[in-house]
Amino acid sequence: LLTRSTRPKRLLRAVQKNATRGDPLSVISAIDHFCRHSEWAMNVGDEKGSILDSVVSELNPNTSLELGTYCGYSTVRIARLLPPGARLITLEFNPDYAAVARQVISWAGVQDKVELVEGPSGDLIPQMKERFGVETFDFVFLDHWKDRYLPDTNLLEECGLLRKGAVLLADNVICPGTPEYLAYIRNSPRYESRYFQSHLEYTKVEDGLEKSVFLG
Ligand SMILES: Nc1ncnc2c1ncn2[C@@H]1O[C@H](Cn2cc(CNC(=O)c3cc([N+](=O)[O-])cc(O)c3O)nn2)[C@@H](O)[C@H]1O
Ligand SMILES: [Mg+2]
Repeated sequence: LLTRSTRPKRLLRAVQKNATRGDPLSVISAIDHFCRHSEWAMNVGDEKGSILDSVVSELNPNTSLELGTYCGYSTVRIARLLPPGARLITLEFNPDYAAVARQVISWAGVQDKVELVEGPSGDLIPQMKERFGVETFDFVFLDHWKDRYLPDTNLLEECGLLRKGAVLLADNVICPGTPEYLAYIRNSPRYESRYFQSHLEYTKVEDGLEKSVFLG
């Protein structure tokens, strides 16, 4: 049976061809080059990616969660900045994307910091304490289906998975947009939010990241 080439598989081939094993920065730039010059893909990208980097570097999170792994681009961006012993759990619904992401993550050499779990976030979040031994998250990156941002944030609250001072960083709050999530998080007395204006990855269209600190 001919295995159909998909965009994530072509992206992975570009990484294996152009990036150096064990060098996360070369993996990041190989994906950005592929998305700029070959095929656009919905990675957070280099412009919003540098905002992501600064939030992670400032926070130095011990336990992080990513919703929506896709090809592992932001997984690598986050994991490369984590201190020794810190860990990132990333949730991915689509097994084909997960298979590609695992290879991108190991090509970058950050697999020891990353736990990729396949399944829908709505089912997996309530399992974080018992099954994954998580106490609370210090950092959460939301980049999955836009209508899951709010229900998953409520789930994280209800499951007691956010510590006082935990940071939520949400991609695409303008494009494609996450209106219900924005309305909730900007009006809730339990969060202190700030919008970082940027552009939709690899384009001139406006987009941005919403950074929200959980106040407890
Ligand atoms: N509830 C979920 N649980 C686990 N994984 C999920 C869930 N929802 C989506 N995913 C996974 O996220 C990955 C990537 N993904 C993200 C989205 C939603 N994001 C976008 O649609 C998007 C769209 C644009 N865009 O259209 O310009 C730009 C972006 O930066 C985006 O994140 N859909 N699939 C996919 O592999 C999917 O299986
Ligand atoms: Mg996104």
